[in-house]
Amino acid sequence: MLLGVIADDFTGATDIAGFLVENGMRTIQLNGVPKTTLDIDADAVVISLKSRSCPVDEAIDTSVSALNWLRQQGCQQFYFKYCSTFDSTREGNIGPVTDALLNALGEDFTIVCPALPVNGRTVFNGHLFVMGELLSDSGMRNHPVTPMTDSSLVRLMDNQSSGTTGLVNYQTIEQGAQAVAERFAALAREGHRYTVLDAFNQSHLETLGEAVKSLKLVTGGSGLASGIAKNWTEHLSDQSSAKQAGKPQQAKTVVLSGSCSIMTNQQVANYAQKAPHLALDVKACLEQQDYCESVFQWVLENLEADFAPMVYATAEPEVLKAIQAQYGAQASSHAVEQFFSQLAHQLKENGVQNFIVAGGETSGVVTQSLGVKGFHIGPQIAPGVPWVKAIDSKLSLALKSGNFGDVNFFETAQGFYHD
Ligand SMILES: Nc1ncnc2c1ncn2[C@@H]1O[C@H](COP(=O)(O)OP(=O)(O)O)[C@@H](O)[C@H]1O
Ligand SMILES: O=C(O)[C@@H](O)C(=O)COP(=O)(O)O
Repeated sequence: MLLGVIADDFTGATDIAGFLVENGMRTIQLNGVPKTTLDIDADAVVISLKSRSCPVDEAIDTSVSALNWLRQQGCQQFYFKYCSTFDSTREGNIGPVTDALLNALGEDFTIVCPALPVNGRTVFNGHLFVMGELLSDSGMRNHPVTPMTDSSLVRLMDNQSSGTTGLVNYQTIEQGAQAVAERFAALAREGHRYTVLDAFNQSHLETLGEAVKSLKLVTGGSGLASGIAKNWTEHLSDQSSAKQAGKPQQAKTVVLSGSCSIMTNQQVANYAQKAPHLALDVKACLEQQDYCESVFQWVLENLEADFAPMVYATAEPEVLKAIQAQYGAQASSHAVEQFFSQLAHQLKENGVQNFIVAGGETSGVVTQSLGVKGFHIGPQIAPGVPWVKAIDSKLSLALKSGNFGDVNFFETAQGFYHD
């Protein structure tokens, strides 16, 4: 095993796993830290945690136990994967987890690299942009759990970590990997514990991948994965098999959408023009015991349509606000998550094999209720969203981050099936 990745949520984990496979690394994703050592034949292992917005101590504990497990498997480099929009609060969890991982490894320097230019996340002079807008001007400023109101990565990291943060700007990066490595050494000598990396195109990420070769720990979004994978090329065996193991089969499929992002709203509206669709009644989720059973029956009746039936909680901001005002934000989102968890389980028991899921938290609860322990990674439907196939059953899942994919995503995903 060459590379061990600790991802702070489920869609983030499949995101980076997809890029590793795309770049020739045979990759396995495990849901949570395994209780024992496993006999894994892969170049990289990604452990998905639900540590993005849990209490800081819990995030540190699960991340360090993931690190310890990966070390026991013989991993040589470690990658702490967080969101390309740096989703975190002043308390964490990115800073405290980075500190804990550095301490556990006995290291004193690492990088902060959320850039993912292929999905419009760029870093310029240490400021994070989302589709050309400063992070603090983007939709992320209204995120219900981790609102991002500052775009300076240096300041964000300084505020939530124990050390200080430097910057490697794009002028240095454009001088090549050697110049970047020299800048790391200079920043470490000045006493910095982390450095933010500029990157606004793929060429920057390739240079950075080479420059971080000798760092035991790297941290960032999934963008850097392609550059890092290239460092291992000479150690990789059968690269052609990398994507085969995770291909989805033609089978009964359902689309479950629990994200309210701008992009998911567009995807749901588009797909509803072609496929059977049912909008979730949040009041019924909260108050009606047999509601899930009636939606389950509706899905069964629509499984033979040309496009898979879609059940969605996805709502425009005003509608969501009204629901939250009436029932409470926590109670309503919890009820929606429980609903999807129960529905997914019932559908699996009744022969549905392929699940296309929109939303990070939603993907987490659905994956857990399906009882999947880990995944083989298949082909990418859109940048950062691969098909994944359970290692211990026939289930295939597409776990879509709220913001990812284009407007045709749900339809495109079903075009990947083979017999
Ligand atoms: N109509 C709705 N009313 C209340 N909560 C909702 C509704 N639709 C979705 N939610 C909740 O919003 C949250 C969306 O988060 P998530 O699934 O992570 O999506 P994203 O990836 O866009 O952040 C989930 O907890 C979900 O249950
Ligand atoms: O880095 C990213 O943007 C994604 O991999 C990711 O972490 C998405 O999180 P959600 O938007 O909560 O699905």
